[in-house]
Amino acid sequence: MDAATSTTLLYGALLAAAFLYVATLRRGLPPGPRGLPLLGSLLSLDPDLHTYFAGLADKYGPIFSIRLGSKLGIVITSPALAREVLRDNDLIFSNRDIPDAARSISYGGGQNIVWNPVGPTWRLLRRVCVREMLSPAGLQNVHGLRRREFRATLAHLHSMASAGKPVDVGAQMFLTTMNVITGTLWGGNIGTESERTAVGKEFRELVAEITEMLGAPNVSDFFPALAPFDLQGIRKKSDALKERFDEIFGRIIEKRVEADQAGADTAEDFLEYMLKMEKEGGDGKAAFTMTNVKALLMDMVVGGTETTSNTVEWAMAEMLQNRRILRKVQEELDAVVGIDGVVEESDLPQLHYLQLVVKETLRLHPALPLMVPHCPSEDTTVGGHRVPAGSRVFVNAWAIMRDPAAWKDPAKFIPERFASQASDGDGGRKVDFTGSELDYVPFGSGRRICAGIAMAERMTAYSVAMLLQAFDWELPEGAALDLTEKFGIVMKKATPLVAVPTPRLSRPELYSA
Ligand code: HEM
Repeated sequence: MDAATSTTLLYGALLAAAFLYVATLRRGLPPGPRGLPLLGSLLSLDPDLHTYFAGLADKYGPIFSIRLGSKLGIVITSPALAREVLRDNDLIFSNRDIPDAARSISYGGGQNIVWNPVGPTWRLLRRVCVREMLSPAGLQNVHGLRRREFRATLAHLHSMASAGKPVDVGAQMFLTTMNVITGTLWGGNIGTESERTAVGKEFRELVAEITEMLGAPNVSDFFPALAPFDLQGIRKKSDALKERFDEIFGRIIEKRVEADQAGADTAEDFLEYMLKMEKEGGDGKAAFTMTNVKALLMDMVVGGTETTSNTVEWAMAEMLQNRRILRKVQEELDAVVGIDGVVEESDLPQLHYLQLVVKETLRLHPALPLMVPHCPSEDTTVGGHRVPAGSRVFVNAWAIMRDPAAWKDPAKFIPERFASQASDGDGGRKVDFTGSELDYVPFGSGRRICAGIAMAERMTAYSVAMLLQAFDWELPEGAALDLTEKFGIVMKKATPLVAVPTPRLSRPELYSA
């Protein structure tokens, strides 16, 4: 055999081995686009991942695989398979594959709730938050704070209305939510009202930058070997954002520690509880450090603000598009509260139709359309297909909640579909936020379900109630309503909702903070 023939044979054998290797790796995987060698489907990736994945699910089925660089993605788009992942194999799928952009802001990954693998630390952190701050009882303790913040928003909106000025609804509700969350976290510790507002504004920019960064495609995630080179500069940006947060948190904590040491009569808020816990060092199974304190503050601020305020913005946008629904909410408010007083949080249980509007908003516009991706800790079978350990599993909540097999007229905004005597839509579907019905999962399901449901539920309903009881809303002259979505780990409206309020309460004094 001459040299040329043996070289050709050698290359042929190597190529065959490579094909065999790839075929072995793919064996048993869910179907999916083949993609290019090395790059996989990266070049055809659409920035609106939720609709792009929904399109691929139409082609390949309710479970498909997609290679993105060296990462394997598995996408779930049916309630039955979501149940297999989030309930039947809950423990295996309860881990996270931390994106490079999240490492810094989660203080290294193992320090907060969202990006922590399941284990003693995650359990302790979740318990601390859910029991002390986010439980119905914990929330009840600070209802006065929410009332104060909502009254301040009401007064501000009234001043905008009196001046005939349009309001950026999402921005305004972000500030309200932020003030409520930070107030719940560390009370009035940061000083004057204007200092509070300044911190709120700064946080809004930071949170928007973080959620945008987490939703953006990152070469470091597709090719982890390249992560140290940070080719898009995302890690650098993430480090800088974390520094800015860290500086604010550090300042607030330092002030509190000093006040505690001076024997001042400090508030019994969540920060105080965490500092006590930090002194004790944990629960015996996991440590609780000052880094955990800051990482939890970050979780609450990043996880709780945009999610809630975007939901309020979507609800208002849908109702401005469907005036009949808006009027029905106002009629209910008028019947329960009237216009001679201001709606209170305690009125919410009687505002049944409003609750349906919130449910329908979360069905059509889930704040986290692909949830937070899950990551199996071992090889598992889902829907008869192999799902390898370490793959990134996306549950497409957005597509599941618009599945025509589960929902009648799925793209239409019909709150009545959830009413007990409904004739429209789904004729009285009963759903709640616990994730027990896998075709309604705005907060996820299983072990990793959202930690802040009780707060989210109250805040969205209270916000919509206040906006509609106290004001009528119109689009500015000549403006058109645009309901286009913009994908991100937290989904936004592509164009902010800007609308002009007109007071509808009986007396101007009712708007005073
Ligand atoms: C309308 C508002 C909200 C929606 C739609 C929402 C939705 C979600 C979803 C879908 C997840 C991921 C579930 C999964 O990975 O399976 C999640 C996780 C989480 N949410 Fe929310 N959320 C909202 C508000 C809040 C609020 C107000 C807080 C706290 C102040 C919060 C704190 C968290 C935390 C800490 C996690 C991580 C849980 C874990 O990994 O164990 N969320 N949320």
